[in-house]
Amino acid sequence: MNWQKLLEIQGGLDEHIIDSKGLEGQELLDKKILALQVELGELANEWRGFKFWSDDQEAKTNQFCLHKLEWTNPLLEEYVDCLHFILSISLSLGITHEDIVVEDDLTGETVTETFNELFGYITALYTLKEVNIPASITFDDIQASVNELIECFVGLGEKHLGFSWDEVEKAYLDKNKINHARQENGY
Ligand SMILES: O=c1ccn([C@H]2C[C@H](O)[C@@H](COP(=O)(O)O)O2)c(=O)[nH]1
Repeated sequence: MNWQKLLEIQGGLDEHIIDSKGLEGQELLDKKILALQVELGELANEWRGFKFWSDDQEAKTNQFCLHKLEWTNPLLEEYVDCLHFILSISLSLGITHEDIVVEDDLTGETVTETFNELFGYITALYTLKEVNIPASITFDDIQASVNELIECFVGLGEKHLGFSWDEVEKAYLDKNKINHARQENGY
């Protein structure tokens, strides 16, 4: 996992978005945290395995996209959208590649449990950031919270959704290019 490369590439996209939308100096962290919650919900929706009321609980991993006229993997696409926001949030919090340590398996036993835990880790990070007495929060607390989120997220992808990290990085780079192009084309 090349966190240094991913953070650099993410930083380039974030700067491009800030430049093209004229957002210099604006506090965007709250919106990025909400965006991550939304993308995680979209990922769960493509996974479908929690829809006990439906006959279709198969993950959407192979769908013909009429817009792109090609076969796509909606599950992987949502996963790398989440990865974009995790990296972007990390950068906003001053996290560098040296702070990211993926060593523990923080995934739950089931996919449902793991999604619920991830929402919890995102909320924990938000709560930490919003704490009334900022002096009581250290960078170590933020670093630990980001690492828990990343460890659980990586485990979700590799252990529960069956992605190799190579395919995740490749899909991330593809989507990153699309995100740059969207800014050029007035998204
Ligand atoms: O500061 C930002 C804002 C957005 N995105 C990316 C993450 C997702 O890949 C994509 C979300 O686009 P929608 O398709 O949800 O609009 O934008 C970033 O990387 N950084």
